[in-house]
Amino acid sequence: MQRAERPAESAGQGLRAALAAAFVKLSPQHIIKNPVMAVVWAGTLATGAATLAGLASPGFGWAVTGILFFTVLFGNYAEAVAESRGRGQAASLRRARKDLMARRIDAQGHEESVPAAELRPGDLVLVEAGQLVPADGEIEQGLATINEAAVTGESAPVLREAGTDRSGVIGGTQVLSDRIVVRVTAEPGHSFLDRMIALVEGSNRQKTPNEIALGILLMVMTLTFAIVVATLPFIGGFVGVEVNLVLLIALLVCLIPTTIGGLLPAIGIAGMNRALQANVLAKSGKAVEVAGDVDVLLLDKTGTITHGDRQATAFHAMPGVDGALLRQAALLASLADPTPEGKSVVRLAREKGAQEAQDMDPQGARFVPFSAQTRMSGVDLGERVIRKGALAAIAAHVQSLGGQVPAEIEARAAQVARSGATPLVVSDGRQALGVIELSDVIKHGIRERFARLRGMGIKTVMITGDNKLTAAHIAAEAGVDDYIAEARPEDKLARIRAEQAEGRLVAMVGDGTNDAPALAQADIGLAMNSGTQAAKEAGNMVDLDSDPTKLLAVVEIGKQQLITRGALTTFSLANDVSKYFAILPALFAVAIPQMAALNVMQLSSPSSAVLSALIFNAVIIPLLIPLALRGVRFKPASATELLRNNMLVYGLGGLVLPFIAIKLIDIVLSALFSL
Ligand SMILES: Nc1ncnc2c1ncn2[C@@H]1O[C@H](COP(=O)(O)OP(=O)(O)OP(=O)(O)O)[C@@H](O)[C@H]1O
Ligand SMILES: [K+]
Ligand SMILES: [Mg+2]
Repeated sequence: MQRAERPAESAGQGLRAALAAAFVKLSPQHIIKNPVMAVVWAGTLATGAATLAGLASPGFGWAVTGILFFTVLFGNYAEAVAESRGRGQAASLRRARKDLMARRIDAQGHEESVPAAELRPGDLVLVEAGQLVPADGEIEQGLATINEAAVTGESAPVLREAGTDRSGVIGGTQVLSDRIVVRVTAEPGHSFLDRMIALVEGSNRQKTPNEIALGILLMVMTLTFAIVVATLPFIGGFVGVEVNLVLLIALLVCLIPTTIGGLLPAIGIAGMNRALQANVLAKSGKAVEVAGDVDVLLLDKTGTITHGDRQATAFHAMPGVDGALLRQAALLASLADPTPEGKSVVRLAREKGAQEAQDMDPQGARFVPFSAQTRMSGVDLGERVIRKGALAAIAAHVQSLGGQVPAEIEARAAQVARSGATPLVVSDGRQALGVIELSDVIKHGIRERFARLRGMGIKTVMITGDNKLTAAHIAAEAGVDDYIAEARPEDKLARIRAEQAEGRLVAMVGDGTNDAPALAQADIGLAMNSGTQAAKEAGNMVDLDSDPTKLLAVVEIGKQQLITRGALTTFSLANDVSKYFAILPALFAVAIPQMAALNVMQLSSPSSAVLSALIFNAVIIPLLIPLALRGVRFKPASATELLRNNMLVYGLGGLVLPFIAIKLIDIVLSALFSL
């Protein structure tokens, strides 16, 4: 499948804009949101003032001031770069949101041309091949192929059809064939695209609980170090050493967690962007991150594990029942059934020679639509009651009319089900006539994906309205861990609640209106973009590609975000410890010669030591921006394993790297400036 590139700004343009944004973010209202950086910014101003007041030599004072300023700027820049990526995507989305004219149809069926901005939920609009869909909605009549590239970046046409779980259309997408009547579902200004734009621009980015907790921890650490450093002059007073203000601020900045403080916002934004690159629209960053901790995944069968295009492939008439009679009844029961199942029954019955009966009077016919509750559909022709549906449903129905489903039918239905197909039993009055075989195909590669989920410790549960035997067959073939059959929508909801009550985090993938309650209840509700509006509203993520196994990608992105934040935090804190040992001997070396014993790094001079540590402290932020944006490399593994590896790499690396880097910077500085 060809993925049409979403137009984005050129890289150079984006980086220049990010640099400008980094300066704008120096404003007090913005910087205060990042307490660690706010302290560095205040320190910058203080060292500047101290140098002006002659408290430090101008060369050293201004050098420290300059380095501190760049530290703040680099932190802002990291956030701005992450944001600018989203902005490029927002710009291309905005191009898709055009001022369109809509062909609105009134109650009398008259058509009038109105601006799309005037459309209200409930309005009916006509869209024909070549035209753009003027607003978000659901197809009320007809079916069409649609090009959604403007929204999804995916240029392959998709089929959308009234009365199915694939009836949703998005404003701004183009109808390629046929003609549809769409019922508008979105208020002007609150369309799918509007919300996407707001999200990627980060205007309503909410911090995730983990991010908030870490933010508080960093703030407390900063405060603690500030208090410790503030007491140093008094301690110095006791031992007769005067500690310089500029040096104190330099020490403070080295100690407080500036690296993670500067990169934290970028990590959060990057997670959202990565989700969007995977064509998943998360309603919040929290949703993405929670996905990293999912324990159980519920999926429905039809359309999720299988292609969902269940086709009638055979009629099995009961002994003593004429095959033509069965096909005739099946045809009548399906004529007004808009589901893919219903249509395929009509097609197969006609292929096999069934015709609408002469005695069929459309006036006297009352069609009974399929529902997931009743699990059957059919038609009442005067006194004649024809139904087709799940075996259990038809058995109950026939029994209520005083009949009995014969054992042969049960056996045949079981046989069909054991092969993985879905049996529909057809009844005319109190007599069961036979079985329709509906075949569906399991999606390619789904087994491997479930295996991968299992590798990450996630349990998969298939939950289907279909019968036990079919469910068991498909479950085994697809490789899910568990399944629930004959589930009604409320059963899906109950299962999610039960899992949650046991303290598990539950993800649900679905597309139908009857999945909506479950999607809303689940911690992660991933709705298919092709699905109904209700499903999309209820979930907290929408997959633009309508690929149920996309949850795998979402889980990986969430895990990666958690791991990246953890790794960079570890690295940052380990770094600060090392910087402390580099800079502390320098502070007291002159006054207390014994401190020289601590001067393991043998830096060329106290000022060079301080400047080297500060320079390292500043440049490590931009150096880590690519890692913060891309995320730490991630392989499916258990949480403890990942933790151990990261502690080793980022903890140990964070401890060792500063000693080497600061020593190198010191050598260069002393050579250049003979410090
Ligand atoms: N158009 C229809 N007319 C009559 N019966 C149907 C029709 N479509 C499905 N059924 C029967 O109702 C059952 C339940 O259908 P439902 O759509 O709720 O679940 P499902 O599609 O089988 O599974 P899933 O929940 O995984 O999508 C089906 O297994 C089938 O026996
Ligand atoms: K620091
Ligand atoms: Mg279904």
